[in-house]
Amino acid sequence: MTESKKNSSGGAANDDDADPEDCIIDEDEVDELFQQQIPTGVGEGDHRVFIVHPDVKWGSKKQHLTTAQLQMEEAVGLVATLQNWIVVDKIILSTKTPEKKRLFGKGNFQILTERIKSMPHITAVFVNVERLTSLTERELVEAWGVKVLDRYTVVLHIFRCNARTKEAKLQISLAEIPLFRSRLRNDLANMDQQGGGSRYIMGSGETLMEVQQRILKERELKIRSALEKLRRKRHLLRSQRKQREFPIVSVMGYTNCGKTTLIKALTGDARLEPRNQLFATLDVTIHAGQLPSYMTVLYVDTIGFLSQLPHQLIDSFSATLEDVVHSDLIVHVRDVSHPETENQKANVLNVLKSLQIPEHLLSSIVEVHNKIDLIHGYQPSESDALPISALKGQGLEVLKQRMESAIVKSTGKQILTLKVHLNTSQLSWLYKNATVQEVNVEAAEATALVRVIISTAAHGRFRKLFPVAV
Ligand SMILES: Nc1nc2c(ncn2[C@@H]2O[C@H](COP(=O)(O)OP(=O)(O)OP(=O)(O)O)[C@@H](O)[C@H]2O)c(=O)[nH]1
Ligand SMILES: [Mg+2]
Repeated sequence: MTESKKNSSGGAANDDDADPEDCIIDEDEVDELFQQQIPTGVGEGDHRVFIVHPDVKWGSKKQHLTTAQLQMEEAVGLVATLQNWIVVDKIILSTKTPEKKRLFGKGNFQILTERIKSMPHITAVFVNVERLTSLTERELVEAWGVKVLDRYTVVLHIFRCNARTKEAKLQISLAEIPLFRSRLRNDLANMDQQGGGSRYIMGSGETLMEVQQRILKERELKIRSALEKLRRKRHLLRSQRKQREFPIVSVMGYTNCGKTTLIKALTGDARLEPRNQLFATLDVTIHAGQLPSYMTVLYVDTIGFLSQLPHQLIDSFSATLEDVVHSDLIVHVRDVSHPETENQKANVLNVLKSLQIPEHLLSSIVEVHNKIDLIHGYQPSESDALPISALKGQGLEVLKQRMESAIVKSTGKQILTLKVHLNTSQLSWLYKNATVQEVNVEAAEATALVRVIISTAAHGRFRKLFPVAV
C-alpha cells in the first residue's frame, strides 16, 4: 500500500514539460563530487571537545540567559550526535566584542586560554558561533594549540555523515564551497608572504591562485547544474502527483522530535529509519498513507530544524523544503518531553514564516505533542494541540480524523453522495479521480449511491462526462 519517492517536487512552473531524460544524473558523478571533501579535520578519529558559547548581551537578562542555555544545549546535542566525540567541558562566557579577532575582551580571553591550557587532554574547542572567519580561526588555533571548530563545520560534518541520496550529497558539496574558498584565501595570504601566490604558471597566463579559483568555480557550476536537474525531476513528480490529486501533508518540526517515527506509524512504511540522532533525515521523502475515510494522502518527511542553523546551510536545504509551500496541510510535531520545547516551537514557527509559506497553511497548522509516553498524565497547555506517542501508537486515530477534516477544508474538496449507473463507467471513473468512501448498490435499478470525497474540479469533469448522473 505504501509508495515512496526519493525526492519531492519543487521548481518553476515552466518546467511542466521537462523531459525525464534531462533529469537523470549519474550516481558516480555525484559520488565523485561528494568525495572531494574539504579537509577540516573534524572527520578523523576521536574528539574530546570543550564547548565555548560566546554570550552577547541583549534583551532582558532572563531572556538572553534562556537563549544562551538553549544554544549551549544544542551544541552539546550536536557533539553527542557524532560517534567517538565527547564533551569534556563547556562554558558560557559573556562578550561585548564578538566581532573582534579573539571574540572576547582581554580578561575573558585570558581566563579562557588558561582554562583550555589546563585541560591537556582535549583535542578541539567548539566555538558555538555560526561561522569563524579564517583569520579568527588561525588566531585561536595559535593561542590554544588545538583544533578550533565552529557550528558550520560541525553541522556540515553531521550532514556529511548522514547523507544518503544524490540530492543531500550535492547540497553538502555546495555548502562546502565557501569553506574551500576561504581556505584558498588563507593559502593565498600565506603564499603571498613568500611571494608565490601571484606567480604565473608557465605558458598559461594564469597564476596558481587563478587556476585554483577557476577549478573551484567549475566545481560549483557542476554541482548547481546537477541540483537543477534533480529539481526538474522533483517538479515532474509533483505534476504527476497533482494529476492524481493526492493531498500532501508536510510533517515538520525540530530535529529528533519524532517526525520519521510518526510517518512510519501512520503509513507502516518499513523503509523509514527513525534514529536517536540529530539530522537523521536529510532528504525530503514522500510516503503514502490512508486516512479514516480511505482518502490517500502523501506525507512529506522533512529535515529537522535547529536554532541558529548556519545560514548558508539553510539556503542549500531550504531548496529541499520547497515542497512544503505546495502542500495542503502542515503537521508540526513537537517533542514535549524536551526541556526546551517552548523555545523550539517559537524557533520552528519563525523558520516557517521565513520560508514564505502561504498564510492559509500557516493558520491551519495541526500541532502535535509527541512523546507523551515519557510524561505521566500529560495535558497539553494549548487547547487544540493533539497529544500522541508516535512510538507507542497513542492518539493516532484522533490525529488522522483531525488531518482529514483539515484537508477536506483546505483542498476545497467536498463529501458528496452521487447516484451512478452500474452499466456505465461512472463508478470506475470515481475510483480513479476521487476518494470513494462507501457504495450502496440498488440491484433492482442497477444503480448505486456512492459517497465520495471529490474536488470541485473533478466534480465538474464528472458532470460534464456523465450529464445524466445525479
Ligand atoms: N519515547 C518516545 N520516543 C520517541 C517517540 N517518537 C520518536 N521517538 C524517538 O525519538 C528519536 C528520534 O525520532 P525520529 O523519528 O528519527 O525523529 P525525527 O524528527 O525524524 O529526527 P530528524 O530526522 O533527525 O530531524 C528516536 O529515537 C525515536 O525512537 C515517542 O512517541 N516516544
Ligand atoms: Mg527524521
